[in-house]
Amino acid sequence: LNPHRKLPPGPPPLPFIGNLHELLGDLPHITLRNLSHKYGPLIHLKLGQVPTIIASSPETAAEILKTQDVVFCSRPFFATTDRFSYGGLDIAFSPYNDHWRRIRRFVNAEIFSAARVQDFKAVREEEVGALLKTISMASAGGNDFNLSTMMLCLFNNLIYRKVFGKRISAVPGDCGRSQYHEIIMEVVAFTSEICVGDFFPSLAWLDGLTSWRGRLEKTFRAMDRVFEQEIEEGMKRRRGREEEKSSMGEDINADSCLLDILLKCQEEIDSSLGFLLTRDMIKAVLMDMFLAGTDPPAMALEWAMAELIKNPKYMRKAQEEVRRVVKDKGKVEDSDLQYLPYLHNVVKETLRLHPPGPLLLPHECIIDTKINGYDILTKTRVFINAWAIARDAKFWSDEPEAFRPERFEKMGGVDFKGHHFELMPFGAGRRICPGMMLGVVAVELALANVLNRFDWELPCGMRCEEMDMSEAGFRMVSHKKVPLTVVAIPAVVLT
Ligand code: HEM
Repeated sequence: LNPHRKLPPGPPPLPFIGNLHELLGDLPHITLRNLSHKYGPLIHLKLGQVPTIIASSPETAAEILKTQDVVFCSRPFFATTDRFSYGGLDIAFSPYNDHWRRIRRFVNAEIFSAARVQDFKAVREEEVGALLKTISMASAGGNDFNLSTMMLCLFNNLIYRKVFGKRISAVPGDCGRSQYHEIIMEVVAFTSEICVGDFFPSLAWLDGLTSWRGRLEKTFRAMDRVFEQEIEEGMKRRRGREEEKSSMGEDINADSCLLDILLKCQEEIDSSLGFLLTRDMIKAVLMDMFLAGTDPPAMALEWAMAELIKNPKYMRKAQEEVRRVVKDKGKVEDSDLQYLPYLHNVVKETLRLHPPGPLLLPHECIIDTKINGYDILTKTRVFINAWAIARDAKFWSDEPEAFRPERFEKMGGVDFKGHHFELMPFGAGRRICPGMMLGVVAVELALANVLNRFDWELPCGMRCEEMDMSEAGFRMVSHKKVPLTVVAIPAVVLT
């Protein structure tokens, strides 16, 4: 090691554990924000044996995600995400390499493009309709119910349809749970688990001595079995359609789900990918859709509703806007969203205060480099504290901790698309979330519809000031500690 290297500032490490003890207690993004107040916008920690930097200002984030994006756009190795990504064959946890570049280009075009998001319109509207029906049934007789679970079910159904072309909930038109919800949620929860080897690579063998590896394998296998079953069915379906096509001249890709598109690339050497997909690559991409595509938008919707219920003034304003646009149509459609600027600001403000990934996903530095004169070594882990940056009074001067959608009316188009480093709930640069548009449209559509159709109250005369808005303990995606239990009253929609 070069004795002249100059690392970013940070608290002094203890022998062996380094700075791991600093992260005990509060949520990591809160602890790291507090450390940045003391040591500055770029700090260095030794977490176990692993050098780690944390960026907590728009300027340092821009240096990492824009100026030196190519240097910092890899992902570190974690045992759990390595298993769930079939050894890094996916998009989200793959290191930066040729495989990632090709597959990311492919999914950008085939799954996440504006045209594909538009194609998904009918499914989105149908599933939001199922959510409304489920809420109506649950609230009959003035009962309270757990809205958080229903929102998660909505996104599980949406992603299941996007991926496999069918619903996951057993009952048609219902947004209730099925056995797969439990498996998906177990997998999602497992990605937040850490093991000894993640911080002490030389001691990774210790993980084999605990029950952890067995639990990981069991959870992975359960999801893998679902994929195997769906792939077999998908292949049968394709064969059936091929036969139909040859007899009727039908386009076999019409209304393809993601699985169909991937299976086509498994079979044809001249697929748009430019290489053949293996079965593990297919399963890794499917896994990403569930890991990245269900929890974050569901959490965004949950926090948006929680903030609006807590702030009745903004709830009324959003409802008035939606009801004015929808009039007596009864439901909000995709095409109405462009006329709902206040609702859009509600979603932006929610993502500012409650980014589902407060520290984004971890990045990794691929060559030695410098930031602000400090040395950053190859394989340093990198976290961007998007949560802290979006609450920093230096930029968000007007009550940064308060929920105020109006603030965006005076902010000259600051948005979350990866150009404004003060607000980046989807990240920025090469690794920016490819599902941003798909997620935001679904969140806005669901939110607009539940605001239009129902008025909302808290159960048992609870006052909005009494709502618990705290976050659950450490998870990759920020959850509300107390699920949102509410009463929905069918609204008399004024025309
Ligand atoms: C409100 C909704 C969502 C939020 C807030 C969100 C947020 C994020 C964030 C913070 C990242 C990491 C960016 C980084 O590392 O710098 C990410 C990555 C990713 N997201 Fe999303 N996401 C959302 C919805 C979705 C949806 C609906 C999908 C897919 C159906 C999706 C798929 C992905 C994938 C595949 C990646 C990995 C990208 C890569 O590493 O190249 N996301 N997302």
